[in-house]
Order: sequence, then structure tokens, then C-alpha cells
Amino acid sequence: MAVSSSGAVHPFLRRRFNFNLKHQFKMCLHLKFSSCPYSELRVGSALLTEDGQIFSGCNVENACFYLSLCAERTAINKAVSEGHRKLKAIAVSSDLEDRVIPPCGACRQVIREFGDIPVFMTKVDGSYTMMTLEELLPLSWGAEYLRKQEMDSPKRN
Ligand SMILES: O=c1ccn([C@H]2C[C@H](O)[C@@H](CO)O2)c(=O)[nH]1
Ligand SMILES: [Zn+2]
Repeated sequence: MAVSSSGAVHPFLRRRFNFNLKHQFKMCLHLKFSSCPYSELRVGSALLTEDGQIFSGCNVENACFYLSLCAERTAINKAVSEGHRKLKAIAVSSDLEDRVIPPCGACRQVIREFGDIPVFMTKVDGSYTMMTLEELLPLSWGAEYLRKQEMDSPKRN
């Protein structure tokens, strides 16, 4: 079920994740590094890893539009490329004042690779709506549909 808040740390988070949302939001402010000359929509993301580290990201757009990368995937790629595959939660923020910002379909699929984690969709005033990845992307495609033996094989290319 979706959880909304006016900015305080939600009890759900404190219980399940021992997670300081304010700190996470601070990291989300990395939307100031956003490179978005085409959409002019600054987006930031922050994710929490199992061992308590936070990685931030922003959207990085390209003149060849479809090469642009969303903030969430920037953050995920940073974390994974530094050896952090166990993700606990992810947040996404933007300049939008009147609405929370939801991850696009591509990002939902990429987040899905790392489990059914909570996704915090925030507004500039610090309020947020939290939904789990399963709620955002029900009946989703994942590694369990692939041939496991092949996936586990150390010899695969
Ligand atoms: O959750 C979202 C939604 C949109 N964007 C970016 C992609 C693009 O740069 C801009 C406009 O779609 O917003 C993100 O980074 N994350
Ligand atoms: Zn996206």
C-alpha cells in the first residue's frame, strides 16, 4: 500500500529500514547537478545500500535524446559499479512543486533487478509518497524467468 508523508520520517521506515529519510533527501538535492538542457526538468535520486551507504544520481540528457539517462539509473549504476548490489530503498526528487515524481517504466524495470524495495517519490517540500517496486511494476519480468543454470555458469560470456 502506498504511504504518504508531509516530510517526517515515516514509522514504517524507522521500523523496517532504520532509515533516516532526511539524510536521503539531502542526497537527493544532487538534482542541482542535473544536466537537462532539453527537458529543463531537474531530477535527483538517492539510494540506500544494505550496508548503509548512500549513492546519489541526477538525470544526464543528450542531444541524441534517447541516450539520456534518468537520475535513478545514474544512482544505481554508480552503486553497482562500486560493488553495491544489495539495495534497501531508492528515492527520486525533482523541481516539481505540485506533484511527486514517479520513476519511468525503464527505471522501474532496472530497480526491479535489485528486489522489491521501497521507492520514495518526493516533492520539493520534502513530502513523499512511498510505494514498493512490486506496486509500481506488478507481474514484472525478472531473472527467475531465465535459465538459471546458464545464469549461474561461471563460463558465460
Ligand atoms: O523519474 C524520473 C522521471 C524523469 N526523469 C528525467 C529523464 C529526462 O531527463 C527528464 C524528462 O523526462 O526527466 C528522471 O530522471 N527520473
Ligand atoms: Zn527513468
